[in-house]
Amino acid sequence: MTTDLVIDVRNVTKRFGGLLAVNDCSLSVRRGSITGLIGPNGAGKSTLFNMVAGNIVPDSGQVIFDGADVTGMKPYQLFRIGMLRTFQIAHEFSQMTALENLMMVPGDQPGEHLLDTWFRPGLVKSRETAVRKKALDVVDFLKLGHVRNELAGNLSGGQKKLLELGRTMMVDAKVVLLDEVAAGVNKSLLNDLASNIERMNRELGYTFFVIEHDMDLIGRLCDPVIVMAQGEKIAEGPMAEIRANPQIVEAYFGSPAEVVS
Ligand SMILES: Nc1ncnc2c1ncn2[C@@H]1O[C@H](COP(=O)(O)OP(=O)(O)OP(=O)(O)O)[C@@H](O)[C@H]1O
Repeated sequence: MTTDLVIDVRNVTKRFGGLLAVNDCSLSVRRGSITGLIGPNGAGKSTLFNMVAGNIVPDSGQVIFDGADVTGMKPYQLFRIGMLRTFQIAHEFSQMTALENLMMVPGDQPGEHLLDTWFRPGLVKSRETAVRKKALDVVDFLKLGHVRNELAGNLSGGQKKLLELGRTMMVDAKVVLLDEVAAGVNKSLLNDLASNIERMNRELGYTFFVIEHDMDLIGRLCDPVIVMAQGEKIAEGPMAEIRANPQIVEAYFGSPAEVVS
């Protein structure tokens, strides 16, 4: 079944002891969008994101992914059906090349089964060739061709982030969850990263769900932007609209300058 909504969060609630972190919250991510999630500290963004990504099970409510109820599914199960989360930590294999790092992603390749390498070498070879071709396409797309044979551990911080983005392109992602992309990234590198996210979205049709503190980045990339406060969704719309809403700015961001900066 295909649906216009890749992610549809329905009335989810999560308590930590007596604390209501997410309160009967509903929101959705439209296919083909870059949807941002913002809000003040403690608003419940991470908890909500973790419930979507399978890291936290909601106390009540449902997470619908591409039309199917995935509430309570584990992150590795969600990965297999096309929900990829990235950027929380860089997890490249430092002793493998950039290209090999990409080739590792698809998983469950015939060459990983000993019997296949003995009895079906042709299958192993053709699958490996296809994966290698895909990895080469990805490094080209991200303009990492010049470092493809470099050990990932030797790449710059920015190149590692691009490689991380590239990992999501090795499998058929229905949605990519981007977690604090901007954290620890300098401005020029962030620009590079943002351009690639935009190109993945516009040229290749990727859908992104982004949690981010950097308002400039959210403003550049995301439409719509969803605002959470005190465990609830309080607004949704283009960033220009959110920035122009004095109640949201005053009530949830402290001073207007913080958002308009
Ligand atoms: N594992 C936990 N145990 C207890 N309380 C938690 C836990 N995780 C989050 N909380 C609390 O739930 C509330 C929502 O936290 P959450 O991290 O989801 O907010 P956030 O919007 O992501 O904030 P920030 O922008 O600061 O990361 C906060 O009051 C937080 O202290």
